[in-house]
Amino acid sequence: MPMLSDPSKKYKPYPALDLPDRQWPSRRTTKAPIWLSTDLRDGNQALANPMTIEQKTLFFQQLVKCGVKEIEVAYPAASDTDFNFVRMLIEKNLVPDDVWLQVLTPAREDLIKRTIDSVAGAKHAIIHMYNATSPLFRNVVFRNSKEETVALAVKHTKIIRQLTEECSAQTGTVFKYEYSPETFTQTEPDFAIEVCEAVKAAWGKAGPGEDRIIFNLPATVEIGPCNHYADRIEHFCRNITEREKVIVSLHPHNDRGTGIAAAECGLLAGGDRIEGCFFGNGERTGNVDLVNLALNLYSQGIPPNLDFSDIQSVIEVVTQCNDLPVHPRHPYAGELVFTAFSGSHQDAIKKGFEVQRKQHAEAKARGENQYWDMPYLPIDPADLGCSYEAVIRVNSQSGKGGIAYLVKQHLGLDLPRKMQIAFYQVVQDIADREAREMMVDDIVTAFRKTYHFGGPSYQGRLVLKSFEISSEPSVEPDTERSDSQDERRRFDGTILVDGVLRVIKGEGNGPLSALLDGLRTHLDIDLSIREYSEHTLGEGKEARAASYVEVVPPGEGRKAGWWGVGVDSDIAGSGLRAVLSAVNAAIGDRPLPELKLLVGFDKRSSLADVASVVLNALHLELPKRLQASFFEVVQRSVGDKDDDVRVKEVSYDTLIKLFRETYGYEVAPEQSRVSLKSFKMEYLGDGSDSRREINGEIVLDGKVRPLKGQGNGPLSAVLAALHELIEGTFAVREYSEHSIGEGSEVTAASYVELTYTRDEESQKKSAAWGVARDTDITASGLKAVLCAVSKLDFKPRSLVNGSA
Ligand SMILES: CC(=O)SCCNC(=O)CCNC(=O)[C@H](O)C(C)(C)COP(=O)(O)OP(=O)(O)OC[C@H]1O[C@@H](n2cnc3c(N)ncnc32)[C@H](O)[C@@H]1OP(=O)(O)O
Ligand SMILES: CC(C)C(=O)C(=O)O
Repeated sequence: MPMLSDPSKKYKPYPALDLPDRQWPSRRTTKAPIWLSTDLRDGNQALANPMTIEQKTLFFQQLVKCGVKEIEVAYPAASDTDFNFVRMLIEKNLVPDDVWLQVLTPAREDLIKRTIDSVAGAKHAIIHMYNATSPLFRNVVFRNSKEETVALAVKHTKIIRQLTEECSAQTGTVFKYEYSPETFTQTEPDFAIEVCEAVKAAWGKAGPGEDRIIFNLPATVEIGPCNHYADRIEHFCRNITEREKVIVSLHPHNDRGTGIAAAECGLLAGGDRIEGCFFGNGERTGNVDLVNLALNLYSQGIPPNLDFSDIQSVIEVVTQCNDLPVHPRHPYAGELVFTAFSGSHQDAIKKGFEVQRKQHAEAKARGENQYWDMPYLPIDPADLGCSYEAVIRVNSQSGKGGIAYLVKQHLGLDLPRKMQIAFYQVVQDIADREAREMMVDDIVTAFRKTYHFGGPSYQGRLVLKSFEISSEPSVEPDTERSDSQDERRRFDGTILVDGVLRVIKGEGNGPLSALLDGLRTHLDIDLSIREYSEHTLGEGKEARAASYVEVVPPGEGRKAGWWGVGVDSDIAGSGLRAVLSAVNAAIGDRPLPELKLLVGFDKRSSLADVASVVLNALHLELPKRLQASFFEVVQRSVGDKDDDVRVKEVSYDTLIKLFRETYGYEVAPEQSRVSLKSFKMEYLGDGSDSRREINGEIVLDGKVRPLKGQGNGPLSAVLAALHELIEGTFAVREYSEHSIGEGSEVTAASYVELTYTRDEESQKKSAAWGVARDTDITASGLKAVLCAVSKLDFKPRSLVNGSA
């Protein structure tokens, strides 16, 4: 049958109450009501499969945990399960002393008796009796007159009074009485009051405070809007006598979807107590949702006296016991209620968090309240034990703000606005292409891939391995600013380029432009910086710097450049990494010039290229002066061999052979004038100074000679020992070392430049470099010294009686 064009022929409007001087609309709620959970009764009776005793027990314990103090646990006359559950709670002592068990009974003597039997021995119990009072029920269900309806309620109230008194005398149970004129909202207002007055009189014991009788006024079926319910409640509260002896309880159902509104307006109208179910389970469209009501109060700064700090575990228990889901859009509890997919919501939330963080810090410093004031989020998800992770989720409706928020949440990176726009485009493309929600992991992975950020799996073609930034005064001092001398920065570093280590050198006004200069010179990558920003990441000792860079080809009015990000404990390091991140994006898969050694007069590979070859072949990171020294050696060797050739390609093998020969690196001991045979290095004194003594043997010009000397450290000790064997003076001009490899494979490489003054009178000095490697760092240093000595034209002291 289709819907009617004139529904007034079938449906009557709700009977409105004429209450022109109603007060409730201008009142405000300032405190929480008494809560009664009827999950285990009204909720349970609405389930296809009512709960088992185990489920009821679990649910009961959860209600107690949340702080509910009055719990309607059963309709004991309905089934053995209900009756036995109540007995079990009492006999197993599962009811905390401050919790009241409530049980429901119709106005039928046999069922009342069983109901009271069920709670005998409980510390506190509320007997709740109901009979429907509306004309429809009087006429159709009970076929009763008004008088008979009143008589039914009065008679059974008296029975309850008598039986509860007997039970109290026997078991000590303290009872309260609750009466419900069922179908209250459809009952004539004055008749509902008449029945309740008669019940109060029949009960005869209503008093103030703890002795109040509870009149529960149900919207058994929600037939009108919330103002209808509120008017009915205000009318009842104003007209019931001895109001101070009455708790007015509200029991809204949700047939029109306005159960929450009815309950809230009913509270304004005078209600003291609310009966409902968690997440709104209950007959038909459900009972009013207590979680929703409580959190509405909470969001107004009113303590609800219910605790949902771990709302997820409450949801789990309730859904498991009811075998019904909580809708994803359910207020406060649904999985999507703290989630924004749309761009403008995300943008506002992101900005809200940023501003609020600052405002809270300021308010905290002033000792003031830190108010929650957040676009689109009425309460803080964290208060319910929900993380912020789900607050922003990304699909094709999302904007840059939301994506930037997730990057901030998960990587701690506060992207500059233009970079947000750039990355948004990346994510949008994926979301559009794949037509699906982008999960946090998708976004984080896309970010890492795009900016080559976050470890070896995401590394780009260019990877910073090591660097040194040095300053030197500018050759052209800034004449405008004569008070300050400009400083130029030099970048000396090692960069892995397509898997090959390259030594890169460059100069600029700052570290980043020096790096870009190096990339231009060595790799033919011509880019400059258009935008740069940085911030700290973390606090205290753990603090690191995050840098963001946009690079563009020079001189081009290109709209969008390439962005990069870098994080490092060192601010220069983070900037350099950011530049390489952007450069990686800019070069894409364009081929880069290979490392080729062209040495000669016209076109020459640089000193850095030569150092790169040594680094790749031998893992030696030559100190800068040694790089220069070896480069000269290489140039000389090309010239020496073939003066006609102006530019010559030198093979890597030739170059490495030349290096080994020049510095005696890893050559057989018999090919050196001096080599180490054995040694022992000992600390002298009490260990508070670094003085050492070396004892050992060397082979000097083919003869084994004792090595014995003392010094402030291992090197000066060995030099002292050498001075006993060789005429003249050795001194260390430069020394450095570094490790090669990792873990148990690690070895030490040492570099020494020695000067030698053979003849003190002429003061003629010569110098030589020695390079060595050993698993022991002291041995590697000593060997480097002996390598350097071997290269010098020294004169051994003559042997006297077989010793020096
Ligand atoms: C709005 C509410 O939620 S009210 C609570 C509703 N909850 C339940 O009904 C769940 C538990 N109920 C039950 O298990 C059963 O209905 C029982 C055990 C209470 C009673 O079962 P039965 O004796 O078989 O009766 P039945 O279920 O058919 O109830 C209808 C009878 O009770 C009467 N009745 C209904 N409500 C009441 C009441 N509040 N007080 C007195 N009698 C009542 C009806 O007039 C009818 O009487 P009739 O048989 O003389 O015509
Ligand atoms: C028993 C009463 C209070 C009831 O559940 C209702 O009217 O909805």
